[in-house]
Amino acid sequence: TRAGKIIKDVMSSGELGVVQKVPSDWIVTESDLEVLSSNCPPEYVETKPEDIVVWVDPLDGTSEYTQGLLDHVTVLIGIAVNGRADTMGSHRFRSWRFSASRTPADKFIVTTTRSHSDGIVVKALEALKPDEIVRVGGAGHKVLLLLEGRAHAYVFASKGCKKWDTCAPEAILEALGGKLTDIHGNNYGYGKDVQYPDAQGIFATAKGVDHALLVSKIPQELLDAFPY
Ligand SMILES: Nc1ncnc2c1ncn2[C@@H]1O[C@H](COP(=O)(O)O)[C@@H](O)[C@H]1OP(=O)(O)O
Ligand SMILES: [Mg+2]
Repeated sequence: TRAGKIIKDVMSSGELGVVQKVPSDWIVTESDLEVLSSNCPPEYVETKPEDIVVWVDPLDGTSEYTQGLLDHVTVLIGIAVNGRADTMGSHRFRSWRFSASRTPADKFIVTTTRSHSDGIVVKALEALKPDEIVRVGGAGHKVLLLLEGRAHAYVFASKGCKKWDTCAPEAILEALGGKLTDIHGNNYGYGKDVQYPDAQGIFATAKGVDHALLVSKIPQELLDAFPY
C-alpha cells in the first residue's frame, strides 16, 4: 500500500517523465490479496528487511535483444534472503509459466552462450563431451531450457555473468530440483556485500542430472583459471 502511494505521488508530481508514459492500468497500486492473505511462512518470521536483497536484470540477453531474438530475452527478479537465492518463495507462489518435461535419456545436451564465448568456455564444454551444444543467449533463457528438459546442463566457464543474471534463475531451478553453482560446484552468495561478477563461472544442471559428477569432469587447469 505504501509503495502504491509512492507511485501515485510520483505520477501526480510529474517528476519522472518515464513514469508518466506508462499506461496507468500497467501499474499495480493495490497489494496482492492472495499473497497478503497467506500466513507468513515460518522460515521468514524472523526475517528483517536488511536480510533481503533483490537482484533485478530488467533485460537479460541484451545482445540477442538487439538482434531481434526476443525468445532469448527474460526479465529477472531474484530475491535473496540471508545471502541465499530464495528458493522457498519460488516454491510457494508458483508464478512460473513453462512446460516442464524430462530431458532426453539417449543424448547429453549442454547449453551455453552464443555471444560471449572464448577459448576457456569452449575447453570446458569439450571436457564434458556433450552430444549436442545449444548456443543461445541469456542466463534466464538457458535456465528455462533446463527447466523445460531441452538441455541437461548450462556451462559457462567465464567471469561475464553478474549476480542479477543468476539469482532468480538459481532460485527457480533449485526450487524445482535442479542446481546452479560456479564451475567448482559451489553456490554463489547474493548478500548486499558481494561482488557483482559471477567470477567463478556458471555450472547449472536440470533435475535428475548428477551435478557433482559433471563438475568433476572439468580439468584442474580450467578450475585454476577461476580462483576465489
Ligand atoms: N562478457 C560479458 N559481458 C557482459 N555481460 C555478460 C558477459 N557474459 C555474460 N553476460 C551476461 O550474462 C548473460 C548470459 O550470458 P550469455 O547470454 O552470453 O549466455 C548475458 O545475457 C549477459 O547479461 P545481459 O544480456 O543482461 O547483459
Ligand atoms: Mg543479464
